[in-house]
This record gives sequence, C-alpha cells and structure tokens, in this order.
Amino acid sequence: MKTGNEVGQRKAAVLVAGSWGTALAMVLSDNGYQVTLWTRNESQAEEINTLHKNGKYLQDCLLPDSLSASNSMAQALEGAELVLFASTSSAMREIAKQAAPYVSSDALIVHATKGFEGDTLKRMTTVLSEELGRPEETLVVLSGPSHAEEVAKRMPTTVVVASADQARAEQAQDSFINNYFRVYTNPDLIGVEVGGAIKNIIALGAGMSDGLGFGANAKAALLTRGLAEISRLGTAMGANALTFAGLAGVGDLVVTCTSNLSRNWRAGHKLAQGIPLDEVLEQMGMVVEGVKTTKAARYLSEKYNVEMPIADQLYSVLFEGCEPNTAVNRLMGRGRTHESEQVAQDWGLHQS
Ligand SMILES: NC(=O)C1=CN([C@@H]2O[C@H](COP(=O)(O)OP(=O)(O)OC[C@H]3O[C@@H](n4cnc5c(N)ncnc54)[C@H](O)[C@@H]3O)[C@@H](O)[C@H]2O)C=CC1
Ligand SMILES: O=C(CO)COP(=O)(O)O
Repeated sequence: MKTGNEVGQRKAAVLVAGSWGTALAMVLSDNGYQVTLWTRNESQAEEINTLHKNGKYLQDCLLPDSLSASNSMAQALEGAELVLFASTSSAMREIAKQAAPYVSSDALIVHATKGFEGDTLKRMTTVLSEELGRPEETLVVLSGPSHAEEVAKRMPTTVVVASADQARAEQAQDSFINNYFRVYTNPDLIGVEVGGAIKNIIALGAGMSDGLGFGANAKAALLTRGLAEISRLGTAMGANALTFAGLAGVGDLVVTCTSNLSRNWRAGHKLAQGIPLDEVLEQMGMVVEGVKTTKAARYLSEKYNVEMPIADQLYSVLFEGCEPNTAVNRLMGRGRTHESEQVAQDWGLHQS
C-alpha cells in the first residue's frame, strides 16, 4: 500500500484487538510499522496470527502480514516506539496498569477511546497519565468521524489528533496519515475528548428517533441541539468551543447519528422497539459507549452546572424506565427559549 509517509520497520503496539484497535493497527501496518496487537484472548491472537483475520470484530477483512497478535503484554510492547490504547473506556485503567511496566519511556502514547471513566468521570488521558506516570500534556488523543469497518476497507476518512504538545501531535499525524486516512492536528485535547464521548449519547437518541419512525426534521433537531449540549459541557470543562465545529465535534456527531454502522445508533434503534437495555447490549456483542457516557453526563452536567436536556432524557429512558415517546414529549414541551442568546452562550460568544 502506498502511503503518505514511509516510516520503515518501526514497531508499534496496539492495545486491544477490538474493532477500532484492529482497524487502526491496519493503518499503521499500511504506513510501514511492524504492529503487534495485544489481546487477552488466546484464540483471537491465534486467529490473527494464522488466518490473518479478526472475525468477531472485522468480518471479511484480511489483515496485513506485518500485523501480528500476542497475549503477552511484555512481548507486544517490546521495542514499540508508538503505543496506541484503543480499549473500551471501562477497561482503560486496568489495561494501562498492565502495560505500564513495559512501555518505553520515550514511546509516543496515543489513545483512541471515546468515553469517561465511570466512577471518577475522568477523561481517558487523565487515566493514562495516572497509570503510565506521564504528564497529560505529553499524551495524544485520536478522534473524529471514523467507523472501523470503513477504515478497514481503506475508504477515505478524516480524523484529528490532539495534544497540548504540538510536536507530539505532529508525530502522531505523521504516523497515521496516508492516502485514505487524513489526519489533522488540534491543541485542544479536552475538546476532542469531550466531543468524541458525548456524541455517543446523541447517537443513541438518533437511533431511537429513527426507530420511532421520526424523520429528517427530528434528526436535524437532535444534531443541532445535541451539538449545543456538547459545546456547553465541553467549554465548561475547559475546551475551546471552535473544536466542536471540527471533526471531533460536528464531524463525529454526523457520522454516528446518520450511519447504521454506529453501535450507539443501532442500540438506540433497538431500544425504540421496546427491547430492554440488557438484551440490547447482549445482542450488540461490542461496546456501546453511549450507555455509560449517559450516566457520566448526568454527573458532569451537575458538577459543571450546565443544562443537557437530551442527555437527561436519554438517562430517563436507559435507567429510569421512561418510554422513548414520553422522553420526546418532554423535550418538545420544554419552556420556550430564544435561540440567538442560547447559541451565543453555548459557543462562548458574547453579544454586545
Ligand atoms: N469501532 C469503531 O468504529 C470506533 C470505536 N471507537 C472507540 O474505540 C473504543 C473501543 O471500541 P471498539 O474497538 O469498537 O470496541 P469493541 O467492542 O469492538 O472491542 C473492545 C475490545 O476490548 C476488549 N476488552 C474489553 N475489556 C477488556 C479488558 N478488561 N481487558 C482486555 N481487553 C478487554 C474486548 O475483548 C474487545 O476485544 C471505544 O471507546 C469506541 O467508542 C472510536 C472510533 C471508531
Ligand atoms: O465513534 C465512532 C465513529 O466515529 C463509532 O461509533 P459507535 O461506537 O457508535 O459505533
């Protein structure tokens, strides 16, 4: 595969071998890296090493020869100058703890996870920083509109890598960019992490809206007012509002709310059919980050004193037994408001 940047046989480790880790490992392989995927599952490692497949997570996808898998953290991380964490948000601390003794002190650390830590509400870079003993400013997040299935088919995709350290963001850009995977940099780590996490709540709502038989009007409302909630929380947490006009904001919101490749959209669609949450999650067989993030958003909105009506109604549907239609009626029946004043506030603009 001809890439944007030939980097020779440098070594990278990707933890773990879910859908996203595998797709990003393929990008790194295409870019000349010798990649080891770490997985806790022995039969999955064997399938990747012998059949060059990861059937459960990326069906019909042939993995490159330069991509192998290992159950041994020490082996996966040996000599890795780039370490990519692509686990679920709930497993991030445990995996980072296991990895910490083997991560080289000068390795570039990137993560591609969209969510918060459940009990602490911490962002993923905070969790990584604590477990790896590295300043948060040295870490990089990769996010944006990017379904693993499309990346694995090498379909055109754009993402953003964010770090407080511009040199490290550019190093990550250099490692991932190629002719089907275009990578932008952004200094706003908080904005990129918050955008990627909160859009999953809105995607659950979008799937639910489609499942209830609503149309493009409702979808447009969810996207617009959902983006307002993301921006409101994000800016309160220290993000730059402009980030939400970019790939990690509106970009990721659009892709997740409009594609049935989204697990969050699919879960919302099933919930609208009256399937209970635990059954929906079992049927999905892959992570639906928006469920835990809806809980986190409830606490974060209280902590930062911001209104998140869509996230609140999703919380009622997921955890309080509220019927989806009742949640819609509540949203539509909210007090009247003036758009321009609200938009100015949500986007951190001050009207004269
Ligand atoms: N799939 C996608 O298209 C994209 C996913 N993401 C994000 O990437 C993250 C990972 O998502 P996916 O790869 O899609 O999830 P997935 O459900 O496909 O895979 C998750 C993997 O984590 C492993 N795992 C879970 N707990 C573990 C533990 N305690 N120890 C070791 N391994 C563990 C599972 O065995 C599985 O292999 C999520 O935060 C998601 O939002 C971001 C962009 C695109
Ligand atoms: O984040 C994603 C695309 O950018 C993937 O979304 P889902 O987790 O809903 O599949």
